[in-house]
Amino acid sequence: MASFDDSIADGYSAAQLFGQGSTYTYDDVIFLPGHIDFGAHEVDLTTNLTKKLRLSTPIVSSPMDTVTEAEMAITMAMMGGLGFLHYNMKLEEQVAQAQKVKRHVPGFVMTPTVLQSSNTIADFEALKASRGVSSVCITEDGRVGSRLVGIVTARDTDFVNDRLTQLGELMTRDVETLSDDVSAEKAMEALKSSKRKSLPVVDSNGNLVRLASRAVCLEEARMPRRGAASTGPDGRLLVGAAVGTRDDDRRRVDALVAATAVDAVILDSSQGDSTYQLDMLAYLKRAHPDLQVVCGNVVTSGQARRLIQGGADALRIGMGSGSICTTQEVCAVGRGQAAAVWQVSRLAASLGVPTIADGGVQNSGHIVKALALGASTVMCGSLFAGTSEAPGEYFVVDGVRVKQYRGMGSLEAMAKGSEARYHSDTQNLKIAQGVSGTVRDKGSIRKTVPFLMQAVRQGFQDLGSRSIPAAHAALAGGVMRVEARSTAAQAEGGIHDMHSFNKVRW
Ligand SMILES: NC(=O)C1=CN([C@@H]2O[C@H](COP(=O)(O)OP(=O)(O)OC[C@H]3O[C@@H](n4cnc5c(N)ncnc54)[C@H](O)[C@@H]3O)[C@@H](O)[C@H]2O)C=CC1
Ligand SMILES: O=c1[nH]c(=O)c2[nH+]cn([C@@H]3O[C@H](COP(=O)(O)O)[C@@H](O)[C@H]3O)c2[nH]1
Ligand SMILES: [K+]
Repeated sequence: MASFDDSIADGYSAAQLFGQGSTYTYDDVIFLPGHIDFGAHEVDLTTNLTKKLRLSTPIVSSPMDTVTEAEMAITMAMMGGLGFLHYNMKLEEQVAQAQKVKRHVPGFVMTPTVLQSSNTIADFEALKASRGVSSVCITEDGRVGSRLVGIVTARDTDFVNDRLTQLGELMTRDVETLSDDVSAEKAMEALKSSKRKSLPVVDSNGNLVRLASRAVCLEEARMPRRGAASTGPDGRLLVGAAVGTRDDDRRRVDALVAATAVDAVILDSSQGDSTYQLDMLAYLKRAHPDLQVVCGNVVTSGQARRLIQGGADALRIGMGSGSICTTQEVCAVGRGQAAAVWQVSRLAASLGVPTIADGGVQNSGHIVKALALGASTVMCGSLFAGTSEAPGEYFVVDGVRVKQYRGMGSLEAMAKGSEARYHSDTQNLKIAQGVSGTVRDKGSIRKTVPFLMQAVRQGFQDLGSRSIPAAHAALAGGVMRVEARSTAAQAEGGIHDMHSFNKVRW
């Protein structure tokens, strides 16, 4: 029997792989398995988004106008991740969106359907048809926040022939309510014992503040298990916002901070290593020392070092890797995302700064690779575009239900609001660095995120890493082994030689 030559190791360390002159992205790289001595359910995905912010789920949504507004940010935080609001909107709108996230109380309907006593049965029926509600709260001025005077359900209106009858004549005035310190659990118990479909929550002055709803509770109970919600010390959901590096953007952050509406800001740029960003960072650290500032984007250790020295609390990595990005094609600058994540995270880790792998994430395997290569979280645009929480309405193209998804550097997105960022000082020649199109209806992220995270846990189990820091240590110590995949190996790793198949992910 020939003796085994130990000097030929399995695979390579990351330093060996990435030090060879090629730039690699996620699909080029494959990890070799480690040893399993724990269950996938034991994998702990808790991580740092920034120096000070911790998340139970290592995934955040991108600040793009077809991805993250309040509804996405609320749901991301409830899943244990976080959403960054885009800034293709006026300062006041961005503050209002952030406040909406901050006011959200999980487990309740925050904007219940409301009418006034003077509205008619016809108004109620129009709302039933358009919003699918079965009851409405009646308040003094027809808005949430004013005094609750009654409630109307179909049972009150079914047998009344005159559709112009005012709701004030029919409504139930003696309404069973909950006080505004009620927890979601207590509200659920109250719904069970009262057998009602919903119970209004009122403040000490009797003003309507939100609604406890049986449908919301049942939906919560049906959704897959998820990480602990991302909340601050005051119990409110965590949220971030993107801003630019112009003078106006200083006022934008001042307003967001004055409204205590955000926990972190992203300085949103394709090339973060600029005096513009360093000046903005210096201003923010001076004016708002408690605010967490994410800088970027970067793909090299040199860019990263300058921003960390300037005080960055996290770095966002990726240039041209996004699904809608044309930066590498237009500007010839960028880097393969796996190489960028590894090199920037290596430098950032040595200085105690977490990193966000941004762009190019198409599946759970890419998330495992980004985290194992050194990132603390991943940022996704395409993966969350087309979900029910993404902004915009669904429409049908060639029989397929889709939503719009577009790059923030696409001509359309620039036309909407980001023009100021693209004007060169002397000319106004706009160059697109992104495209605009559609993506399929992907359902709710309340399902996608827990399933993705379960797949990531299984990936970590295969690697033999119980946590993100453990994977980082194994990579840095050369214990975690990697190889580049040839084109044939990539084809082999995908589905092949099938006549037909149905790819159901979960
Ligand atoms: N991650 C990626 O690969 C890419 C992302 N994008 C996204 O597109 C959007 C726009 O990105 P960018 O064009 O990089 O935005 P940007 O705002 O950083 O840059 C736009 C232009 O304004 C200039 N500029 C910025 N601050 C300035 C100041 N204070 N004074 C004078 N000039 C200033 C920049 O140098 C640049 O020429 C962002 O949402 C970004 O995330 C765009 C391209 C690539
Ligand atoms: O070159 C670009 N032109 C653009 O117009 C553009 N818009 C967004 N981004 C970046 O892409 C990321 C989202 O990428 P994914 O869809 O792959 O998740 C985002 O998080 C951004 O980093 C852009 N890059
Ligand atoms: K791209």
